[in-house]
Amino acid sequence: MIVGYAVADVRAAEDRVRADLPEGELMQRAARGLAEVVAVRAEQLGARTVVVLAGPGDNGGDALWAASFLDGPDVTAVGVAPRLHPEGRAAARAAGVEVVEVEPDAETLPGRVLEVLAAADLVVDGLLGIGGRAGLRGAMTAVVDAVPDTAYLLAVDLPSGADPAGEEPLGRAPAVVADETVTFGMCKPVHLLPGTEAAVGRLTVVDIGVETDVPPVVERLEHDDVRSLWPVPGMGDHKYSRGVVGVVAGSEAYPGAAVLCVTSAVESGAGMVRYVGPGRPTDLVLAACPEVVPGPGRMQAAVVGPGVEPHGCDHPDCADHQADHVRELLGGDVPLVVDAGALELLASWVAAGNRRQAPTLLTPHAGELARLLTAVTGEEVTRDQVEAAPVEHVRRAAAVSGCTVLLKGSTTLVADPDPTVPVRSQTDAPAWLATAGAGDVLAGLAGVLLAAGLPPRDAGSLAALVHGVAADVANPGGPVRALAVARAIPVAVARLLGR
Ligand SMILES: NC(=O)C1=CN([C@@H]2O[C@H](COP(=O)(O)OP(=O)(O)OC[C@H]3O[C@@H](n4cnc5c(N)ncnc54)[C@H](O)[C@@H]3O)[C@@H](O)[C@H]2O)[C@@H](O)CC1
Repeated sequence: MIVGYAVADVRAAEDRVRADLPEGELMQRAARGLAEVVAVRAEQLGARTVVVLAGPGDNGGDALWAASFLDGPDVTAVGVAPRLHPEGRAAARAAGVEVVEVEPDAETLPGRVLEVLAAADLVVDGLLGIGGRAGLRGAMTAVVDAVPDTAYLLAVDLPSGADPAGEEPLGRAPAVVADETVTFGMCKPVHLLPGTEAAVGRLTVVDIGVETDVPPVVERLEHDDVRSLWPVPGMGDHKYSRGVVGVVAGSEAYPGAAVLCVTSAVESGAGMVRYVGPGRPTDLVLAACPEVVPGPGRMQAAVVGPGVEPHGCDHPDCADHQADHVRELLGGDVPLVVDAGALELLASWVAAGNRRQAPTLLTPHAGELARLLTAVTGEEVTRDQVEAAPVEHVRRAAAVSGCTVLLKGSTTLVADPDPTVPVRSQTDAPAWLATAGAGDVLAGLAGVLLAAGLPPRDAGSLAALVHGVAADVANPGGPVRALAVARAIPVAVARLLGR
């Protein structure tokens, strides 16, 4: 698991360690670790010229000290600050590194700066670190703009101009987009949250002996975590002990959602899948998955909502009561995955003052999350607002609904109603997975994990990881349809379990 700590907690942890170390030792550790990574990359890339960009704070100090440790490539430093880190600058100069200084509000860059940047094979961005506000200004922007596209851009601690807290999304103001980021001791939210992580590139963590016992604010499951979380059956297990999943999905108008959700649940290894729905989807479900038992019965968890029309199906042949089945389950004590059409039913139910006591995972996309928040709080929330601040909104939805909320997107976020519990942020899916029906498959997968007894936060984040890997297994590097993702789940799980 990768974890990210709040910037204030990182600073407190660094301060505690620094107090017991000789002056400057912690920065030396960071700079030596940074210089080692730069040297390895320079060698791998055949980079002969390295330019180090240094800003006014300790991030610039790290970069200047690292410049002093580099031997091999031809190194130049460009400082953009009223005053550079004094010891760092002195060390770089003493090591023979040319340090060119630029006034932060200079309107044009000195010719020498343009010249060295134009020739750079590798650029180390030490303009701003965790003390930086989002967005580059003045000469910093000009310097970053002058970095050639061909240069490998390696950021120190975080890409300059990105919000260290990961809240302010990229794109509103200039920021470095790095090929790689070398961070120290602990990851920060900027490295893991959807607003900023696109600028981080490859993430390398250098150990500088800083640790903390405070809980992180963000977590990310890695492939290695699957072995400890996935419900692998034992010799004594039978279909009921493994978990029975009910699926209330599909309608006469949208039967395909039922097929996708049920196929996913069957492929994910449910002990048994019960399907509840009207005639046509039932026939299609049974034709696709003869393992399915039609009709209601005892279940350890249920998936409700894919292809369900919250106000009833207006298809002429429809005599289904899917919305009534959903309402009944909302009021009961079976753990639920609430998706698609059932989200609207849940929102009205919550707005009427009800709260679920059993584990519940809501799986909206940004538009559904906006409608859920609007319905539950009475304040208009738009899809654009959710997309601009996804962490804030997913947390709010969890708080007001009392349910765990999984916000679907290129980064999947999973928030617990308790605000002290770290948000999970998963980026396992190829962009090809943005296709109709993928959400139905995710819901089926999460339902199986909930039925096996996983808490909703684990069920949601593990389902997101496996869903992404299954898409890749189905067709590495190319287009993928939702049904192929569902069918690839068994192989994806086996690979992740290392079997
Ligand atoms: N705290 C520690 O013990 C350690 C810190 N380290 C490094 O120190 C960094 C943090 O250092 P600082 O706290 O000095 O912070 P920064 O190096 O991020 O710089 C903060 C300075 O930049 C200015 N600034 C902020 N936003 C700006 C913007 N958008 N445009 C222009 N100027 C801006 C501020 O006025 C301030 O002077 C870390 O990211 C890391 O690289 C490492 O040396 C490891 C140890």
